[in-house]
Amino acid sequence: MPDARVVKVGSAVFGSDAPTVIAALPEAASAAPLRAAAQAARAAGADILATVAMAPSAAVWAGPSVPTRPGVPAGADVQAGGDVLADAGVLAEPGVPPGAGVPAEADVQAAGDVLPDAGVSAEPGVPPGAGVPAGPGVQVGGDVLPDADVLTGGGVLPGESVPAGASVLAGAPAHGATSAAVLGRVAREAGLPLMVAVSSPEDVRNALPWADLLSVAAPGPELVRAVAATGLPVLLTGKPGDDPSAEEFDEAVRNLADAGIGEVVLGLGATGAAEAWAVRERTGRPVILDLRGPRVDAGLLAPLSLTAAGVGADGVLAQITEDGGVSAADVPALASVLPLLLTTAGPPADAAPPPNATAAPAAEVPAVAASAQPGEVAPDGAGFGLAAVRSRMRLLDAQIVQLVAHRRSLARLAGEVKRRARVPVRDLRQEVRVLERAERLAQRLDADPHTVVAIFNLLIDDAVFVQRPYQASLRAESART
Ligand SMILES: C=C(O[C@@H]1C=C(C(=O)O)C=C[C@H]1O)C(=O)O
Repeated sequence: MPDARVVKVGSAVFGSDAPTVIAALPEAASAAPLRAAAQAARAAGADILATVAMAPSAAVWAGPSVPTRPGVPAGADVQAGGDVLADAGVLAEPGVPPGAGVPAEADVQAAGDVLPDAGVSAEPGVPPGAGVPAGPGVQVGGDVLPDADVLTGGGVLPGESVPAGASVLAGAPAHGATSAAVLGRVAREAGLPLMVAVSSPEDVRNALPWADLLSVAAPGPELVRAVAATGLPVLLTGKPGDDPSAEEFDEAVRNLADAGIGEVVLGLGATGAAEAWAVRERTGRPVILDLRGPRVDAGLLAPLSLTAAGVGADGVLAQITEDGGVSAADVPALASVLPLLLTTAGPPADAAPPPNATAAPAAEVPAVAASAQPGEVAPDGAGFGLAAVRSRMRLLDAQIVQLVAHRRSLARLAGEVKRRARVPVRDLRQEVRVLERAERLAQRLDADPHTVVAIFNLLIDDAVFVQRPYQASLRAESART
């Protein structure tokens, strides 16, 4: 039986050693900013792209044709809503077998929606290809868009200025399908799987050709059935601002399993971060921290994911800005989320070390190592041969590396906070405090103070190093003002 803790979506794996990073794309009026955001997310190491909602205000695709979700061979004859469609390259309904009967290269329409890879689409009832003459540019709600492949929204004027051979999606009924198609194409182009937020069976149908993962917030039975029929993995969250408890999540997971949805990842908001570990333990499912709301710099995705890992989560979902940079409008919201994560993840920088947190693992393992001689049998009967000692050291080394990575992520956040507060990165007095604290702790825990101070000097160098971009942008901003 597959391990329920591990959910694979494309090349992304929830519940593996590395936290999974989901970048929610912003709502955008055209494909260009979505593409920019997707590329920034990819460059920043995102594993999955996500939609915030199914219907951006308008969406235009002006790029090359990209395949829909793997599993449906492009060019196959497919059947949708009773009609058989040739060369559609997409399957509009789950489980519909390929058929025959529609001439190759026909323009196709399925169940009121439009298939994105079709040559030309039309509103329900309009014969394929009709009324869309050649010409430069298409008009959407007052804007003329040259070279558009796909467009949506009210106010589209079929028949006006549409280039020959362009794929045109028009009319309100196609809105959701178009959103999904544009987002899907952006995701395919970026080479990342796509998670689509769905809140109705119609959303599910629209998302299906493109989605690799569906996200649902406290779904009712009808939506659960529609989602189950897709066979896609699911990210389950509570309603916005209302995180379920570990028990409620457990019950919801069982309900989904009863409906046939086995691959489930759970999403907790930032305020529920402290519950991540409990939810994970209780349900046995991967948990991600869903920080949707404030739009963050794509560069914060990785540090946020490590911070999420620090509270026992398997990943993070954050919404990024259109250009991948920090959105000024979202700074207050971001500032309210980050401290929540930081306070949940560990003590504030200046707090006295908690009696157990840092001391426990460090104190425990040297005690074992000190009593271990090759071949010796420990009092509890466990053998402490060299291999066993090395195996424990290996675990400890992995923890140390994790902690080094975690400290680095916090340093990045410190850099971002300093940039906003317009204070310099380097704080020599704080560095002295950090070194003295480490030295005292080393003495108390019977570690070698010289070694510990040397390590901390390296850690501080690393923290200063990763804050360089923030220092640079602070300088650039100061120069501008
Ligand atoms: C992380 C910070 O930035 C720098 C790095 C420090 C560290 O690694 O402990 C301390 C002071 C700063 O020079 C900070 O200000 O806390």
